[in-house]
Amino acid sequence: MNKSATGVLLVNLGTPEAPTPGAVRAFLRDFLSDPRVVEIPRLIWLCILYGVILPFRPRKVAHAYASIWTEQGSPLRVLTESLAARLQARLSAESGETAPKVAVAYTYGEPSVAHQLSVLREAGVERTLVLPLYPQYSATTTGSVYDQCAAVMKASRDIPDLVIQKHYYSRPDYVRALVNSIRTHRAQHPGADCLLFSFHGIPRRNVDLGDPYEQHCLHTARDVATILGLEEHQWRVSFQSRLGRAEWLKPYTDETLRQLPSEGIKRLDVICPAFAIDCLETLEEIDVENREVFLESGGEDYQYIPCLNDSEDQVFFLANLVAERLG
Ligand SMILES: C=CC1=C(C)c2cc3[nH]c(cc4nc(cc5[nH]c(cc1n2)c(C)c5CCC(=O)O)C(CCC(=O)O)=C4C)c(C)c3C=C
Ligand SMILES: [Fe+2]
Ligand SMILES: [Fe+2]
Repeated sequence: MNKSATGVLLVNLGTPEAPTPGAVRAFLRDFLSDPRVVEIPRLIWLCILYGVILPFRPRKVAHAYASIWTEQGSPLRVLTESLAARLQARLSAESGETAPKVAVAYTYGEPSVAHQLSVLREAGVERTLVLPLYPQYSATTTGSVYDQCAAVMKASRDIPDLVIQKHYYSRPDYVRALVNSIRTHRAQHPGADCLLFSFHGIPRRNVDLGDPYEQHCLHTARDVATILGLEEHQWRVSFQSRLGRAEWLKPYTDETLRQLPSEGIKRLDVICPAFAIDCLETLEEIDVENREVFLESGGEDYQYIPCLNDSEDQVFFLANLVAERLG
């Protein structure tokens, strides 16, 4: 392995090892046991998790994963690794031997943040940019990445030199990448009445307690709409993927999709800017389940615009970000 003084650790959420109930159960146990993800009192939550969610949800969710699984594995893992390879290729083309070494870790599952930081260190990396693939900050996602870096620090005598990217929701080059992707899509599929920005939801209470996620989402959507020159009635924001009975950020995506056709919006484009990489929540929930909701409610045309994934534009702005943060 080449010695390299700097590194980039792309961190994504994680995904089951296989589209089976057992593997999904293991993933959900790890993920939903994180107090950053679910903040309700511990004892009550553990009863719900072990008594209601883990016995029943994995079977249903495994079926959904099976419908999007590829020969290479879970789309989230395949596309995250492809993005890392393309980012590495770009950085190496720019800087040769001295380019930062790019690695991938997952908050839940393998390889972990701790493991990859030790791999980078063994490869001679002295300074690492930890880059959670969440454009909008939330304690439920990016907060956990910080926790895992802090745990590595706490367990180290010679602590690693880490730079952590808190968010990138308002970077002009990220916004521009979304705009380009929408324009490219619309050139091939013109005629939508409206563009729906569907962000992953979080509980309303988290925002009331100070999580800036909602504000970041609204900021991204407005920036994109402004550059596209959309009028107010030509774009909407909604929040998807809620779990449980508590109130989450509103309006909910599924309710919005039921409502839009009655307002005369029959042709819709949908984009999910909270996801850097396509995954279960976009490929199945948005592109399959929610498509049905819209079409069954009187909608006529529903176009899902993919995440930035391993596109040139995503690689371009991540390379800019790396250059800025690592110098
Ligand atoms: C229970 C609370 C959850 C919060 C809060 C939450 C926030 C959140 N999640 C993402 C990104 C992803 N979530 C994904 C799947 C997923 N999310 C939850 C729950 C919460 N997410 C569950 C239970 C699941 C698993 C699937 C299911 O059981 O429905 C994924 C996809 C993983 C994949 O393998 O494809 C991503 C990515 C964000 C960005 C976010 C808050 C900002
Ligand atoms: Fe989630
Ligand atoms: Fe979902």
